Amino acid sequence: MEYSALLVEDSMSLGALYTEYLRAEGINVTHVHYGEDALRELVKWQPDLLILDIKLPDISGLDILKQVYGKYPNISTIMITAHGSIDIAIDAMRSGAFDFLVKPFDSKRLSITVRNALKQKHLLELVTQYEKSLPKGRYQGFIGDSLVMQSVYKTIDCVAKSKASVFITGESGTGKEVCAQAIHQTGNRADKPFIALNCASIPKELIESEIFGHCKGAFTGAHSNRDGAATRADNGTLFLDEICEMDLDLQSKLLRFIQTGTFQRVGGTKEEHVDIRLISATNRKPWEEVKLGHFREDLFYRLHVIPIELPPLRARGNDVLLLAKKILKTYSKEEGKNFTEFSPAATNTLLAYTWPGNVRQLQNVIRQIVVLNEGTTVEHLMFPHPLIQIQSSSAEKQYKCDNDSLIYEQNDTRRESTLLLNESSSHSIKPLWLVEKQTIEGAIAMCDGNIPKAAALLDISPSTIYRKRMSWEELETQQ
Ligand SMILES: Nc1ncnc2c1ncn2[C@@H]1O[C@H](COP(=O)(O)OP(=O)(O)OP(=O)(O)O)[C@@H](O)[C@H]1O
Repeated sequence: MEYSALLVEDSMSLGALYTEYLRAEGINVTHVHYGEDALRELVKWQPDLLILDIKLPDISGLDILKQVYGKYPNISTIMITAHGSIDIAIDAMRSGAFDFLVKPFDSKRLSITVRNALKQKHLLELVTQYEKSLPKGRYQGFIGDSLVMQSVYKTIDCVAKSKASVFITGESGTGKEVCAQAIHQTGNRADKPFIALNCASIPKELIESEIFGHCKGAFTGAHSNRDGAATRADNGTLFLDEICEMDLDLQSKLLRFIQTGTFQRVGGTKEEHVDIRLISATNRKPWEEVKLGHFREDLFYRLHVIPIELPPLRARGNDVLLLAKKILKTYSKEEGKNFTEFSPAATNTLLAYTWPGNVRQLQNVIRQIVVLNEGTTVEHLMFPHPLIQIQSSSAEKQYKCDNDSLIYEQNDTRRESTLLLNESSSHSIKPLWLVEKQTIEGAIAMCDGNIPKAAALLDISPSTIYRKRMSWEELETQQ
């Protein structure tokens, strides 16, 4: 590939000499004597290299550099300086120059600098190309364009068409089910069923029948034959969430099923065969569970063929803002509210908080804000308890927090809302899990106890409701 250079050097003889050096490197050179000429050329075309004398008769090389760096970031600039102006050359590097050459220099010195500049340019182009080849802010139900999530999308693309078992790990609420669905949707089983089963939410004595089905009379209450998830997922995908919660007995049956593709229904004798793609997930550390003897090692290796680790929300940089905006828009519409944006202080809060409950917690927090407040802009003071303690820089410490209330210090414009919060804090600010529980139980009651229907309206899976009910019981016994 032939590279091009624009050489800006007012001395006729030096210009001719450098041109010769550069041509010997196979570079196509255009030589101009004035800064104005250089700027005119740059409007017409952009070279790979700009070789720029700092001292020019009309404009300073530094000023040209500043304009070029802002407008044409792909141009690599090398400054030429006289011996006494090395400090200026160092300034130039701070302003974006790649390197500088001190006059007088020979062809070897120029050659090393030029080759290094071209090598770096080539690498930057490769990185840009790679970044462009990655899917962007939205991908199969995921929102987020952080590099860590791009690499998750890339892995999903690679594994989707294969039948290899995928094992998804990640903290609660990081989107493991979204990931399993994305694999299913991207693969060639997309038009076949996707069946998800949460191993933690189903009582131990029922889970075998939930996976493999049962025959009439197999146990009390088995009034008729029933297909299990394995049969319903035939030709499609079976997603076993919270797999580490499965008891050891059933783990051996699952292992046999994975090895042979065959199973027997509970109470049955006939071998049945299905063709499924298996995806499992856990928010535990699976290898720790193996070491503790809670999870069979042979099953671990069968399931853990392709691991995908979902990063926690706090490790996804600005993804939290993309997600928050989308969620705010959706919930505002659902609740008939007018919220459209987050204030700068609220934005800082979103970025500063650690989100232990990840995307699900973000959804709950925004739901709470939208339901309890009015307006178009979400302010820092609208956040619930743990978040409001974050002293965001934009909020400029206008308030201080103790455990029970917010005490207002200055700022009249915030006084009203702060006082409102102050007044109501002991009455209406409740732990997030309790607010969530009331919302979910309320929805179930409105749906006459129909959990799948309530789950659909709440936009969560029924298994999430079962799992949450168990965790509430634990929390209530701790109270
Ligand atoms: N990157 C994302 N973009 C958009 N929505 C997301 C993303 N990640 C998660 N969600 C949403 O967050 C909620 C929780 O996601 P999901 O149930 O997949 O998490 P999980 O890791 O399986 O949680 P758990 O371990 O508690 O079962 C869902 O409503 C899901 O749609």
